[in-house]
Amino acid sequence: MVEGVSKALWVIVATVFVAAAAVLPTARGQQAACYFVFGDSVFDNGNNNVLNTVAKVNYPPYGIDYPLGPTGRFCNGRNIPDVIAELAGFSDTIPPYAGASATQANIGLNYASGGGGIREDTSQNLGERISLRRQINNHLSAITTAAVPRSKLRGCLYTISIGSNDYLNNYFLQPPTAARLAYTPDQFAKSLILRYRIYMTELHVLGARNVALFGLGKIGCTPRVVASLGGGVGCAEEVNQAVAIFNTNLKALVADLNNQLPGAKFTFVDLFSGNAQDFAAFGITVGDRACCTVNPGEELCAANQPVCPDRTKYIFWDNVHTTEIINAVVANAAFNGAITSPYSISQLVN
Ligand SMILES: CCCC(=O)Oc1ccc([N+](=O)[O-])cc1
Repeated sequence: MVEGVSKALWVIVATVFVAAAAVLPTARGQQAACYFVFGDSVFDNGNNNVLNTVAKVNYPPYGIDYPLGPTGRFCNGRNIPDVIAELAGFSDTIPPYAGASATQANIGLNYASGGGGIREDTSQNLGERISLRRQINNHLSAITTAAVPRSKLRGCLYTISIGSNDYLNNYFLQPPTAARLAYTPDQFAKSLILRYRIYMTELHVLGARNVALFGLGKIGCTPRVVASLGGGVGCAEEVNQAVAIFNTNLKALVADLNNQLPGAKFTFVDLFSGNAQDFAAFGITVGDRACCTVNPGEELCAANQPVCPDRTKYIFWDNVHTTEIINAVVANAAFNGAITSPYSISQLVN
């Protein structure tokens, strides 16, 4: 699954957690002082419900396997931060910033927004969204209002998954965007990382020390991109190659931040190196189509339409987002270190 990590290790990690299909509660209690989540739809758990956007999913069949039903998670069940919160011993999921009480900043908040990007102009085509810039502003506002001490914030966990939309809903959009016309893939990746560096430095000033930056997956293999740019079969290699450049630069940024920012423990989470075959051994065999019904040319599930009976066999829930079973495997592998470098998330919370 991962460069430098034996496939056997990945297989063991994944087997344990796929077999369990759920995360066992930790006996150790809450392992970090608080937990803050930033990102796009992969991490969003309801912030977009109150926005004027097509990127909102607070309707069935989203949440079909989640105890509270459709909450705004872009998934059938739990997303990656839900599973990480469980693994880190939090008794509850981290609530969305939208609608949360001020005191919740003492425990943790989720600022992620479907369609959100590193660039401000990303996902204009979708409507309202909260960029990474605005998510950090919201964090400043939340911790200031709740008067959370910097000393406490230094003991918290931060996870960030952002950048997919800068490719999906910007660089590879048709007709070509200003960014596409201005930059080669290499220049575009570097321009994104330049902004990412500024935002991470700001987050460090706000107390963040233990930060996991999720790299981008092979978005050229998502059903949406295969249909639009990949000729309907296989993967869109042009997209995967562009994303790979972003990941290489993000990994280098993590190393730089660890060298330059006092007390910083940043880690890179590799979502790219694996492939669909790695999951087949666990019965997750369907990787070329969505589990839910998606109308032609769209990416999200059609409301109240049929879904596949066995969600545990599918990689993709809709045409862009993964199923709960994949989220659980990824979260466990990130927590245990099978897909992270240089720290596992468990090392960030201890
Ligand atoms: C990995 C994708 C991150 C994300 O925010 O993806 C989205 C892509 C498209 C839509 N939409 O069309 O509504 C929403 C989210």
